[in-house]
Amino acid sequence: MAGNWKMNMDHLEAIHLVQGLHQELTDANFDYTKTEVVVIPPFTDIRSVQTLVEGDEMGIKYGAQDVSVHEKGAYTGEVSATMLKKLGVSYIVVGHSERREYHNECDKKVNTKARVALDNGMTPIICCGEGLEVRKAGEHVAHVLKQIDGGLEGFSAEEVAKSVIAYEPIWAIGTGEVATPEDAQEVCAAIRVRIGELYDADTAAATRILYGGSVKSSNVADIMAKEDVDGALVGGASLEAVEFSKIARFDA
Ligand SMILES: O=C[C@H](O)COP(=O)(O)O
Repeated sequence: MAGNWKMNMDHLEAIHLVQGLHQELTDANFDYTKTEVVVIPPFTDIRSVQTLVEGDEMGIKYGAQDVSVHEKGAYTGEVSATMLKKLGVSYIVVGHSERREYHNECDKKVNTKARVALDNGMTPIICCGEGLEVRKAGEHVAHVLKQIDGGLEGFSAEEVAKSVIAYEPIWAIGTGEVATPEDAQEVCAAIRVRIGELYDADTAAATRILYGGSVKSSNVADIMAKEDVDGALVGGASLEAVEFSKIARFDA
């Protein structure tokens, strides 16, 4: 269960939120061996989150929302994978629809960023998803599979099995409009089948596939009940400790 904070929460608010989340999960005797809980704050919060999580030996993991394709050097405004690794980051979101839309990130760039994450010992959360027009035209599965083919290009089976895929229909992001559990299952299953075709059945089974798009505590259980949905990438509802802890305890 990953909470993508997007451009919300300064570092002081981040400390408050992570402490609150930890408290809620501890009170509920949360089993981190069963469900991984990941917070994905803005870059400016990561050092504070690291200090807190490591200092209090919390079971919570944390990630970054983006990474540079460059190793180091004159790239003003960029943050490298080695910098993130040094901060104990476990996951890096790549190819979020907001990066694709506002920063013109194409499948090739998403693929390079996922490669950079893997090469530096972190797990990419590779996002894919269709807009409303594509969905209305009934081309959503083909659209997403093209993103998957491009995003995974050049990866070994072992690297794919280590990666996370997040299916996020753009029309359901931040809109309150949730894809039905059946919609989520249809595309997540198609992604798994494609990984099986590109690699093998074991790799397809091992790859974690998340659904994202207006996930809340009230709808998470139905979504998680679907066979090919292994978790959720949560935006707005991850900004509140009680709500996100309920989402993480979807089966409680
Ligand atoms: O990365 C998270 C997704 O974009 C979903 O955001 P949302 O839960 O606010 O719809």
